[in-house]
Amino acid sequence: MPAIPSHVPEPSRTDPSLIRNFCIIAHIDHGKSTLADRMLQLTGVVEQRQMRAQYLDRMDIERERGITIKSQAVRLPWAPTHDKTDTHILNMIDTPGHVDFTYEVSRSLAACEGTILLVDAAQGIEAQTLANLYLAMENDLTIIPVLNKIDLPAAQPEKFAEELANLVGCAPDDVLKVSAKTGLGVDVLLDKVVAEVPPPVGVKDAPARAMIFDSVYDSYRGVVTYVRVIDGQLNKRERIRMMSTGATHELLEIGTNSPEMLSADGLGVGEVGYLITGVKDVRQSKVGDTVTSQHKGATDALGGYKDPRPMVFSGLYPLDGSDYPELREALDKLQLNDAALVYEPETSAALGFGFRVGFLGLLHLDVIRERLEREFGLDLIATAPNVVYRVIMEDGTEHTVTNPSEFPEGKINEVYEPVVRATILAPTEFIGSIMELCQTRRGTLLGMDYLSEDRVEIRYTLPLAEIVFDFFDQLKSKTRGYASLDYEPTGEQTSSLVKVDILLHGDKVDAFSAITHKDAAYAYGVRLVAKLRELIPRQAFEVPIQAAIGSRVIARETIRAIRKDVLAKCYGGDISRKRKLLEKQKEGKKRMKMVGSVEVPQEAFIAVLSSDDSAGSGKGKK
Ligand SMILES: Nc1nc2c(ncn2[C@@H]2O[C@H](COP(=O)(O)OP(=O)(O)OP(=O)(O)O)[C@@H](O)[C@H]2O)c(=O)[nH]1
Repeated sequence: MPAIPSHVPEPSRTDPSLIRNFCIIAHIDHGKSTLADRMLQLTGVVEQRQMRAQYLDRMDIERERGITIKSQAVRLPWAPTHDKTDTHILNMIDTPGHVDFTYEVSRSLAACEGTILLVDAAQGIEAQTLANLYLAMENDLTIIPVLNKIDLPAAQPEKFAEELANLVGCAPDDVLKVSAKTGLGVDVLLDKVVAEVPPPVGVKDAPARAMIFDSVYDSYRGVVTYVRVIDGQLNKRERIRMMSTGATHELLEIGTNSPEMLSADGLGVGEVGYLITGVKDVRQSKVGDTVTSQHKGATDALGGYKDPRPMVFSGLYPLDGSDYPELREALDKLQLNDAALVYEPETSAALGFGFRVGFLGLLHLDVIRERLEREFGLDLIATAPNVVYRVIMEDGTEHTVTNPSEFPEGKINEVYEPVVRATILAPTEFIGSIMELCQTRRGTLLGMDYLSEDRVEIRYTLPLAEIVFDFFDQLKSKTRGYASLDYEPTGEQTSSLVKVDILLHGDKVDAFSAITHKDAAYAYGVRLVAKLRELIPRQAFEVPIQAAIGSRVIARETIRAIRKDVLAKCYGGDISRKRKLLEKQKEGKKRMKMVGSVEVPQEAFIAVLSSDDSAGSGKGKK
């Protein structure tokens, strides 16, 4: 059981002046989870003995309950070391670390008054350090700069303290130096949180308003919603209303996490905790929404609520067509816990029945695909990810294209594609190769800043479609792994885009259609056609493989005819061996798909659609 000291004030009765709501932001692997663990330990909410086994324990519970309890929000009692009587309540709110989930990060930040900006003392500032810092600044948070891992021999605390100080605008001496691993300096850091993060301000007697900053599905309890109360109070058993949809629910349970759930009578101004209403679908309890009381509720919702918008689409098809109902069921299940996942049925002449699925970004795509394969045992073909295009025809009609094969034919006036603002951090020696890469990906240089003598920040506008494919891998290989990348969507631009179709024996293969820039169309066509020629076995007749824009063929290869005689090698008359070979051939045929009159092995689809040509790298933005 959590060791909650008896003098810790009861939830909902905590004086807001004793509350501090904060989060930790960091680049991946800079030590956020380790620091959080140390804080749990130091504040006594997790005992020393449990701590050692905690990582595994957590995994078990997570698996059992299908819920990530990796501390969406943890309530930590802390009496500053100089004043043991005044126990404060620190609410540590976890932020999803990835740009795909920027909107959710920004909601978590909006639930805090301050943030710890954690930087690895051996690595220095990275792209996500910056991205998260900017989000924190937009939310007007008090920023506490901290260098972690000072126990490492490779740490350069002086150098990076200066870099960090320049970035946030403080003196290098104000940068705290800690080791999350050994615990060194973590108590000083908690004191600093109490001293520097402002207490929450809200109107106690106003109608209740609480902001949802996270919402997870628990197979036992239904949706668990994490909120921060801004004004008023939410009480157990009252009816509450979700302000974006107007839906009302009974508040079955309300409480705090320390880190286990601890039910309470209610939550008051500035408090952070969880709600359970028995709903089964996270879309009924959306991140960013405002919760109020049904009776005498608030009329104005808190800061803008936004529906998540999918940025990247991919077709998901079961390898074995009979798995289609299972795929639908699996997607339904995943959607219970993922308000951003959208999908609709789709049919492909080449791949059969499947779904067109929309994702927030590449990482999201990778996570979902992996979960479908691992947790639901499905074998899938995923078509190359593509972005959403807006096509305006000469007659003024507009099409939204989420699947290249639906790109309209006819007279097109303009095509719009989404663009992102990318930030790349790297040692200065790589400036040349980074710029070269960005130029070939149709990038426009926005600016460049030196963070220190040997590190530079380069900003580009890039079409999203250009980073969906292997951009991050290229960047890493051109910078020997030293560059980090972050990006955010910034709108759209018109571009000269065309659809390239692939034809097998004169028949279009919809799964291979792609939208590319006019100048890249030829290269795409040549590459795909050559690859298919390697992958498709010879058939009984000659098979031309063509790449075409409209009716204009831009590349062609031919697979010569052959009659495959599997018995050719069996000179003797061993009939049973012959039979075996014929059966084997029949087996092989089952794994072929007929595309028009051509037999294409499954492997060809997989090889062309996944492997090196498609993104496949959720690592995308580390
Ligand atoms: N030597 C040393 N290693 C540390 C310290 N803090 C964290 N680490 C190690 O750094 C690695 C990354 O730490 P995490 O806490 O998982 O980092 P994170 O930022 O939470 O990473 P993600 O959850 O993957 O974003 C782990 O191997 C930690 O053991 C530290 O103070 N000193």
